Amino acid sequence: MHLLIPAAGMGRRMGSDRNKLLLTLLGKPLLAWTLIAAEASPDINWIGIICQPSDWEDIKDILAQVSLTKPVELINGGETRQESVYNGLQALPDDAERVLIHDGARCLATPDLFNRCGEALLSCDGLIAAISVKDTIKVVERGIIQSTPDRSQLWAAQTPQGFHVPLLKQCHDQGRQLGWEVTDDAALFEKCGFPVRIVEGEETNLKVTTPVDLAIAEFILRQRLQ
Ligand SMILES: Nc1ccn([C@@H]2O[C@H](COP(=O)(O)OP(=O)(O)OP(=O)(O)O)[C@@H](O)[C@H]2O)c(=O)n1
Ligand SMILES: C[C@](O)(CO)[C@H](O)COP(=O)(O)O
Repeated sequence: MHLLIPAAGMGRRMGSDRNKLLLTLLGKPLLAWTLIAAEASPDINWIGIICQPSDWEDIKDILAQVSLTKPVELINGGETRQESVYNGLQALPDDAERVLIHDGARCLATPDLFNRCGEALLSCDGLIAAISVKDTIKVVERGIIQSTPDRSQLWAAQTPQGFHVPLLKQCHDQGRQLGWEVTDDAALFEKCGFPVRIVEGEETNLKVTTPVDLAIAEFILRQRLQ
């Protein structure tokens, strides 16, 4: 299974002056933890890291630290996550039939989650890891609640997300032509009318987005490593 890791963001919500994936979490850069989990998943046999050329040197240092046994390619990132994944898809080897896409910022995903997604992708064309939401969610307009959706139908999207490569390429092409702007790949698949299966995600598979997330991630990792 091929794995693409979008890692070309800026981390604006982190308030950092550099890509948040280069920040240290328990002695290793965030991206290193993501790569260690991918390395430990036997289902993954090729890794594409989508990153900005300005981060290449740092990322090569990380690769030297984690010494992966799997082939790795660095791919130029785009201005948005959507554009970065588009670039990643173009850079996949010709024999890539199915691909998992996993945000570098979700550095606590376990090898088991990668395996479960890889396994499920053998029998469907689109899937995402997701967890059912714990909160009561309100739809709000101009500060006033419009509705309270039935929580049993609400799921929080995570990555890995996995797809049949030709279909996902087709969805990205259509999205570019029609100017769709989405925050994940499943949304493109959905908009094109293709089914996307849910694979049970992990509550600890948070996306490190703000400084509080970094503190929570550190707590989870410490517990895990004890
Ligand atoms: N142009 C971009 C933007 C984001 N990403 C990646 O997509 C994932 C999810 O994005 P997010 O958490 O929003 O990361 P940032 O864009 O870095 O954060 P922010 O939105 O706060 O700037 C991250 O692994 C990030 O590196 C990417 O590959 N290319
Ligand atoms: C793909 C994603 O991680 C799913 O939760 C997410 O959508 C990435 O973008 P966001 O804008 O930070 O939500």
